[in-house]
Amino acid sequence: MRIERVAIIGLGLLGSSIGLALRERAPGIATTGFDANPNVRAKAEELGLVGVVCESPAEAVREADLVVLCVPVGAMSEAAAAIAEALPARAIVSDVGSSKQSVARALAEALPGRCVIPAHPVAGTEESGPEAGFATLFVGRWCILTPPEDADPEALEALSDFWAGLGARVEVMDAGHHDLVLAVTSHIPHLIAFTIVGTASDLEEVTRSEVIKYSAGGFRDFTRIAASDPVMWRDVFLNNREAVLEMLGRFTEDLTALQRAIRSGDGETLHDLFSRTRAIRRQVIEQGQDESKPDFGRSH
Ligand SMILES: NC(=O)c1ccc[n+]([C@@H]2O[C@H](COP(=O)([O-])OP(=O)(O)OC[C@H]3O[C@@H](n4cnc5c(N)ncnc54)[C@H](O)[C@@H]3O)[C@@H](O)[C@H]2O)c1
Ligand SMILES: O=C(O)C(=O)C[C@]1(C(=O)O)C=C[C@@H](O)C=C1
Repeated sequence: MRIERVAIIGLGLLGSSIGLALRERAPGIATTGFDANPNVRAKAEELGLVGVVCESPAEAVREADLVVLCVPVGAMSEAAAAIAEALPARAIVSDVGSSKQSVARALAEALPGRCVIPAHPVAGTEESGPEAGFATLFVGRWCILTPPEDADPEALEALSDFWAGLGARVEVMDAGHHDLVLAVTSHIPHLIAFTIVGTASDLEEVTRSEVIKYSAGGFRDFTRIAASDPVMWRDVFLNNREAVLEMLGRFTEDLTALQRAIRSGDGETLHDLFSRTRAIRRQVIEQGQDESKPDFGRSH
């Protein structure tokens, strides 16, 4: 199965990055795109994010071999329903949503009997919109595919090759497992960043200008994450609710233990934990997991 025509629905950070990466790395693949926001469509046209910017989702997918839904996870169902009638019988439908179980359910429901293989490129930034995309976003990053048990092996291979062609390292995983892993490695870190930045800005004894002025080091990193798109993250937490609550329970217990250690002056507990976490950071660096984070991989 060869993928020669790709339709991208949603031309924000992820959709535009796929368009640009295809333009650069696979110029033989014809691309079409659609976004519900007319201003985004106009910008996509201006930036040449896809070969043809279409005026309807149906027009975009009519000849596609692969459709990639790049909309917030809460909009997947609506986006899938909007392509159902025009979708060619042979087409693979995939997505880039940050949570997978609820998206898999929504796509299967909106597109019964069609070839649906959900995916999640674990690559992004705190920015959003069509101007935020860049062609190297996926290089060296993982793309996790969560195919249903009865997925067509040829379609799975074609989708896997597609992501490898964009520079990603591809892994296949069960959707439920994906949601638990990403809850702890991505979703809760974002929740912590949203919380700490919110807490700091709500403090009565510290002025907002002081928070901004003295936001060095660690807090500054948190502000980057906390600047992420509100719609995207609202939808992630509403759609990965169970896994996030499960991991949040464990996190809260660990935080309480640390609180106790600080209160009782238990330096050993603090030192042990900080030593373990320092070792994990070293492993992350050794495995090259950090290289294409924004400060490294981006030209802007
Ligand atoms: N931003 C990240 O770091 C990141 C990383 C990996 C995956 N994701 C996932 O990728 C998806 C897109 O995120 P993004 O960062 O590109 O967001 P974005 O806000 O930059 O782009 C989303 C686009 O989808 C459009 N849209 C919304 N509903 C639509 C619909 N029904 N039909 C057509 N277009 C519609 C919006 O107008 C917007 O332009 C989300 O599901 C998100 O969870 C994001
Ligand atoms: O680097 C960032 O800014 C990101 O938040 C990217 C990040 C992540 O948590 O790593 C965010 C959400 C995704 O679904 C995938 C990647």
